[in-house]
Amino acid sequence: MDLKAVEKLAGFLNKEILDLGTVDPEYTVTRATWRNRDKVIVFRVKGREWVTGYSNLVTRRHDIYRLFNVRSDEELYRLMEKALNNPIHLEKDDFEKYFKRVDGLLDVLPFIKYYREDGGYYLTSSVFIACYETYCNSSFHRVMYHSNEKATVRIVPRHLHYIVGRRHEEGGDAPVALVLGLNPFQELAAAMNPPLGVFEVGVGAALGGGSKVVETPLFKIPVPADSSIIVEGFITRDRDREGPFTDILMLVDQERWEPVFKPLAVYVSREESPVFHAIVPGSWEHQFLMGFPREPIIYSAVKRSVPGVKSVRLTEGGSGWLNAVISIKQSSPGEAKLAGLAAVSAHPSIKHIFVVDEDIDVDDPLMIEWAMATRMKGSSDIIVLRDVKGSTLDPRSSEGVGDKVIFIAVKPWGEPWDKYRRVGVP
Ligand SMILES: C/C(=C\C(=O)O)CCOP(=O)(O)O
Ligand SMILES: [Mn+2]
Repeated sequence: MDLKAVEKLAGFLNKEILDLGTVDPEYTVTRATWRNRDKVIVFRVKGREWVTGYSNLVTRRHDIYRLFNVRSDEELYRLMEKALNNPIHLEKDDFEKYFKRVDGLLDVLPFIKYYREDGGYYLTSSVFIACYETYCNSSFHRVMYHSNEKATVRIVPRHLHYIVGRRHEEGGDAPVALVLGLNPFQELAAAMNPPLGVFEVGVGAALGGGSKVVETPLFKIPVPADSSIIVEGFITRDRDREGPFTDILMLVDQERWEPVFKPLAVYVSREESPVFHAIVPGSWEHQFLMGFPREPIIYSAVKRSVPGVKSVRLTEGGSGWLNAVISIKQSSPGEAKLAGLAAVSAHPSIKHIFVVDEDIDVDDPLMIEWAMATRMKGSSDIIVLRDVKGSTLDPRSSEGVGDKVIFIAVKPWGEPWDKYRRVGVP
């Protein structure tokens, strides 16, 4: 993407742009982003002025509704489910037409130090595209700078982890393309985690993110043609320190021994002013980009067994990642528990699920608490699933294995509504 595209999107979302000018790579962007939720922040990092950074493009649910021109959750979830199930065929174009190689490797990239507790300088919107056998994958992975020729990558045990593992088992390093400056539709798709084999770039194209791709010169990896920066390189079998780093929970994610990324070549868009996305860890944008794409996946999983599902929220209180609220219109006994179990398998990182009736506003924490206060019976409505794979970020888990809890806060099946309906103010 380029600055003109960011300005156009900001205008479309009726957002003012706050230009910070040229800033130090430490903390300035973090402060400005947290202090200006409803302004799009743009800036250039001292010494990396050739590229413009931006943050706070999508910070509220209505920004997403506007981006997709929808008026309800159901409309949005159906649109995203349709894109997931019908990825668009990608059209290949000429790499040279869109990108040029530049001198230098990681030293030319805009690494930022977001928080004092972080172990180093990071790229937080880095999407890795990797291919294996007959399929390709696109997913977000943060990158910590070590030197011009070395970085470490946090690779949670999902699709890229699987592909890299196969390559390493075959005795080689894994060829990848690190991509920055994807458009918002391709970013959302890269966070959606469809079944392995479904190429997220095709989903992003179906969401409206454009179907034109170019193949990288060394590894022929398909990358969206409107990206800003591409780094071809290897995820090697070497490991080194990654972290500590502030995560989506606004906790310090522990230091780990993660794979080393070895860059080979950097290519930059021929657009006049390429941009990169500075996703400030823990910010609203981080929650929307990482958490929100899981909502339609939870919604369609619940809908398969509970036709009356109405809304799903990964709540801001759960940092958009660990806590889900699901509202349903019950049509048979036991559905609320089934909805909770369906959510567990749809979003494996989930920790707590609150199932409420369709009269409860999923965006009102007080109403959710009221439903728990008036419709739950602790001895039968709290289901604890012990020692299940969950989020590696959960401090109460051991490397992601922890407890999940389903809270059934619905009117008991068969009992009259009169007993549970909240009285309206006359
Ligand atoms: C490293 C991650 C997020 C962050 O840094 O905020 C992804 C964690 O994925 P889990 O499946 O929750 O372990
Ligand atoms: Mn995938």
